[in-house]
Amino acid sequence: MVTREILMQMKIDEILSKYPFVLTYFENNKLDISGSGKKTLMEYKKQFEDYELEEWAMDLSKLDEELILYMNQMLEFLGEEKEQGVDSLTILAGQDKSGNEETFGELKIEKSDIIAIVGPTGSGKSRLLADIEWTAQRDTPTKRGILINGEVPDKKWRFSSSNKLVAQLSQNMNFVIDLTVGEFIELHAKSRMVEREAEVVARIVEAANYLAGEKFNLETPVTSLSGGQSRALMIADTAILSTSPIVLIDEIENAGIDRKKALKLLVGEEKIVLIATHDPTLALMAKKRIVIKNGGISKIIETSENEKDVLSELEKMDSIIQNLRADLRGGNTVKGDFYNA
Ligand SMILES: Nc1ncnc2c1ncn2[C@@H]1O[C@H](COP(=O)(O)OP(=O)(O)OP(=O)(O)O)[C@@H](O)[C@H]1O
Repeated sequence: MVTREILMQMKIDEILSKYPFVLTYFENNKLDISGSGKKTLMEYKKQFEDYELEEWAMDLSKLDEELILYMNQMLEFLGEEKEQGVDSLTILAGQDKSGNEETFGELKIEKSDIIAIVGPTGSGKSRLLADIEWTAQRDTPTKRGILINGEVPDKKWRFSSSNKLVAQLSQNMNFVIDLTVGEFIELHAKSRMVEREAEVVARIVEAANYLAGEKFNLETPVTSLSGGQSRALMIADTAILSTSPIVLIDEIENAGIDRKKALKLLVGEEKIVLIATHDPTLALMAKKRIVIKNGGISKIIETSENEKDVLSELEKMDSIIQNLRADLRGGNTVKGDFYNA
């Protein structure tokens, strides 16, 4: 919550950098703050002559109160009022489909960790992601509990639409709206009220192009993006614009996207990433993997040094396949010795 004491000590530049939406307040009230960045609100108010205020029919004595009210309403609207940051997510053991207790006790996952969830089809991988999304409190079929920063999380995480704990990236992302890529990201940026909107939009497109094989730009209609390009756009958007500290991914499809770069991008933004996958490369990219059997977490395996070596071999194979794909797409013929290239 913003108080008068805090606000009065801050210079206008500091206020704007911490609460960018305040700029709209000044603009809406026709208050010119250009060149006043180094002034406190008090100093800013003092610069106006009485006749100016009279001319504008403005009561500056109310400015502080109104601004504080506006800021607190905005913070609540943006869901940042009670934001405390998420440093860890803890999964407390529940039970499998037969009612047998899970034996792992608890699993603590920290910021910037990538955790894979592996197991046969229908074993309960998506269920685990759903438990996290719902911040389960022994109230789902698995009877698991979820803690945030070691504590039972505030119910706001379940119901807040503006400050979601979890961002979900699903396999099928098809756009049906008639917007360009630029307009689409701009809409999202506006709803997040980010500062320097154009810069953020450009950064997202750049990141998305870095992830996707085929390039696109701000003018490309979202409906004409390929599956890989759409996924790349959503991942870049989630990494850069979403405030959700936890990202849940139900498998990133192989085609059309550099998955290693995608995970790096998300983790670079200090998110906790959990990914349900059948893919060995993705599973080994994770720090740990949760093995699900009959609806229960049967093992938690830390990726070993030996497995990391296997991962670099796998990555070489993946890159051979990527190059082959690009060659074939580009109409080239394939050389026999590609494996040693
Ligand atoms: N511990 C559990 N107790 C009761 N039901 C469970 C449990 N775990 C999973 N289930 C249920 O089992 C079904 C299959 O689980 P889920 O869809 O999570 O499997 P999955 O591993 O994601 O499968 P796929 O690989 O095909 O996507 C779901 O209906 C889910 O709710």
